[in-house]
Amino acid sequence: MANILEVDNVTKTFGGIVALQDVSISVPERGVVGLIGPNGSGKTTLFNVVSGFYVPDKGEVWYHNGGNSERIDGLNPNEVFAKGIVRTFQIPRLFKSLTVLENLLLTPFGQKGEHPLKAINPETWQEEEKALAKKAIELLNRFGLLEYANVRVSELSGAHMKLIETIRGLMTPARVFLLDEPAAGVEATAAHNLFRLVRELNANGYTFLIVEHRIEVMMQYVDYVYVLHNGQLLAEGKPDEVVSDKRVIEAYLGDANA
Ligand SMILES: Nc1ncnc2c1ncn2[C@@H]1O[C@H](COP(=O)(O)OP(=O)(O)OP(=O)(O)O)[C@@H](O)[C@H]1O
Repeated sequence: MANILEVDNVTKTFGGIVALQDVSISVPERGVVGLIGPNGSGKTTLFNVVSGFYVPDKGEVWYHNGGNSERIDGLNPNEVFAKGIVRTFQIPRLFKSLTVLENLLLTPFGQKGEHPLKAINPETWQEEEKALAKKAIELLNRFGLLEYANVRVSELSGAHMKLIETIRGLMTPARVFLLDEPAAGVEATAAHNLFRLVRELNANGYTFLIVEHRIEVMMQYVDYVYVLHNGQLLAEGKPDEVVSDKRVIEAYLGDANA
């Protein structure tokens, strides 16, 4: 399968800290790719580079969408999002005073109701709003969170906020999802449900790049894994190859002993 996303030799520094050094990774179209590494290894920085939150010091990011290849490093986050690449955050960025359903309905871009001329005709946006509400209800149901639809986000547990953050990403019309630790703090059954849904969406044509510390869960669902360590690519391969790679084990042990 051709690559939909390519990170080529990206370097990103913060003052004296080299967060990423000459990192290259590829995500195949309709792939489910994992990105792991000990704390501080550069995973979030890489997500920030791909999603337009950081401009790399060196290197390029390419998005091959259908027959169209374009360089996306240097675009701002809204521009990257508009191209169909969405990222979720390690710490959920939800509107805490709004309900779960309100948060989900606010997410997708380009809704007809947002356009002043189209908003004049309520029928157009009411129909769209109904379709979005249906999608939100379906997703909440899938995660067993339907009972929270009308609960304010500020009243949710951290684990539920985490799941709502992921569902919010899935509400968008994006084709490529960058999920930052979607299973952090989420109990095992819900974490497996989440990854099963990822595989189901993937079977319907969606691509995923996922950062996750819950390696034991994620490894059962990804096709390929990249391992970062101290800002550099340490290893890559199929999940079973990567988990038995001595360098990877040592990097994690080093982190645990730190
Ligand atoms: N905005 C920033 N300013 C200064 N240093 C930063 C910034 N963002 C990241 N860093 C540094 O870059 C390195 C990589 O951090 P990054 O957050 O990308 O790692 P990570 O693998 O996502 O870690 P974790 O698993 O703990 O989330 C770390 O040393 C971190 O302190």
